[in-house]
Amino acid sequence: MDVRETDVVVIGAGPVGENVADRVVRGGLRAAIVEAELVGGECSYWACMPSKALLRPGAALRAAQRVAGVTGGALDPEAVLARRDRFAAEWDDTGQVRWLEGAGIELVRGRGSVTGERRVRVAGDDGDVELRARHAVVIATGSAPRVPDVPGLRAANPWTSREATAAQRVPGRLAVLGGGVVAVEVATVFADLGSTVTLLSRSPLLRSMEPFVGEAVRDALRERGVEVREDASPAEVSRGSDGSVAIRLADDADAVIADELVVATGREPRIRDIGIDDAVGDDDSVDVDDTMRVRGSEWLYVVGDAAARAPLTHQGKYEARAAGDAIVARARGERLDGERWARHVATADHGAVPQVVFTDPEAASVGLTAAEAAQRGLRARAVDYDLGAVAGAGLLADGYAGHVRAVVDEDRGVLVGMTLVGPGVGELLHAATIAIVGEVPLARLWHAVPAYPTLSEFWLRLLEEYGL
Ligand SMILES: Cc1cc2nc3c(=O)[nH]c(=O)nc-3n(C[C@H](O)[C@H](O)[C@H](O)COP(=O)(O)OP(=O)(O)OC[C@H]3O[C@@H](n4cnc5c(N)ncnc54)[C@H](O)[C@@H]3O)c2cc1C
Ligand SMILES: NC(=O)c1ccc[n+]([C@@H]2O[C@H](COP(=O)([O-])OP(=O)(O)OC[C@H]3O[C@@H](n4cnc5c(N)ncnc54)[C@H](O)[C@@H]3O)[C@@H](O)[C@H]2O)c1
Repeated sequence: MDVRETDVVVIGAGPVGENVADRVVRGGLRAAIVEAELVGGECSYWACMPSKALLRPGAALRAAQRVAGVTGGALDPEAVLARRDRFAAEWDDTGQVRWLEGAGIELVRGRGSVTGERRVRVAGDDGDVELRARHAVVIATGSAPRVPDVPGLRAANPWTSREATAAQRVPGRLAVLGGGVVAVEVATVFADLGSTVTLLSRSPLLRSMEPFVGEAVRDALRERGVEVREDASPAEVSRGSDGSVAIRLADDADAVIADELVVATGREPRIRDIGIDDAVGDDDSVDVDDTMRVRGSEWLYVVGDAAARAPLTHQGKYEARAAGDAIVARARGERLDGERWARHVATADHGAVPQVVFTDPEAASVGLTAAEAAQRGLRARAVDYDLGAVAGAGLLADGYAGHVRAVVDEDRGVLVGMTLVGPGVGELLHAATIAIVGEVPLARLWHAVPAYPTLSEFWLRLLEEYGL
């Protein structure tokens, strides 16, 4: 067997694995990265990029149509799918491989698994390779869709987010199972492209955010003709001889009939069957410290979706930078800067995670909801404001509807959370992230004067509402 030695072996060349490898190479170490499918991972080909490419045309059209004086406009589904194909690089990773080469990272194609201390076996098309890491092995294997155990569901061959984001045709009738981020984004895309969409959720939509978010997204989907059920538990699924799918719900005699069914019921980390079972707990998670190193290990790190701390591309890449820098520091025998907010730790995972849901209206949140702040025992106060009341909102869209909630830690006089819903709010989020991470006192935020007439004037109104 081919045996190769390097400094760091990364399993998984998604956005997170790529970033760890890049960081350690920049730090002067050598790195090999192992990839079983396409370099670039889920995000590039079946998640962030294609889904956002599919969502943008509908959002752009509606943004224009919300301004009096603009007339006409329609989506061309074929052209929308073709644009998406370009954003998914036609599912060809040549560009990403070139990037790896430019960054000085060795690519080893095949399925990797840990076979011993600092050892990885790669099963590739041309035989097995053993990679020996002088310093660290990093697991960046991402996550896979979770398909619930509903009778008949797997046999009905449902779509997951992969088939939905890579779809080459628009189903006439689409059912979507789930009420989280994937479900609402997929429902938005296919409603825009002309499908008759039924969204089957067992609970209110987007439940991890403030309650007003799910309500606004649900109402907007309904306005656009999506049937949204928030009490739907599928009892049985079957695919008929005509190709249609029947979803029988508990407590409902009538089945939902669709041409395709998308299962969007969450994801699970890919941490099984890769030789690290000893590090995986009963709850199917790994216990890592803030440098992303597995507790009790000197050399094993888990990052990104595989670590399941904050399963988002930007947050995984942030973990990757912390882990990469920590690996380099440890390799050089340097003292690690492990204080909260220091360079080698992914502190933001615990209370400053930003997320944008690209529905229409968009939803954006960072930090804690009011309920989470209360659960953490903070003396927190929620401050609400109607985004539509800001002068800039009316200029952006006639009848602009949106809402913002800030969560203030009263003992420290700082922001610990912000949630917005409304057209275009995604681009407003980073100011809130900076305020939270910077722990900027509200009394100082008062002096950050928002330009008139922009939507950002909500900052001033929120502070006034708070009592400043
Ligand atoms: C539909 C959808 C839309 C999304 N949209 C967004 C968004 O807009 N913004 C956002 O921040 N996040 C979004 N996410 C989440 C985002 O896709 C993930 O957080 C991100 O891809 C995680 O990156 P990763 O590198 O950890 O894992 P992945 O991107 O999953 O990459 C892991 C890589 O490891 C490889 N691999 C796995 N096992 C092995 C093995 N044993 N050997 C070799 N290689 C292996 C895989 O083939 C893959 O290439 C979305 C997710 C979905 C499903
Ligand atoms: N814009 C973005 O940032 C973006 C977009 C898409 C996905 N993502 C990420 O991808 C990941 C996966 O998203 P997701 O929407 O699949 O997961 P999720 O955890 O956000 O939502 C899962 C949904 O499925 C429901 N569900 C779970 N088990 C079920 C069952 N047995 N029967 C019926 N319903 C069930 C849950 O109640 C929930 O509504 C998340 O981490 C998400 O943040 C992010």
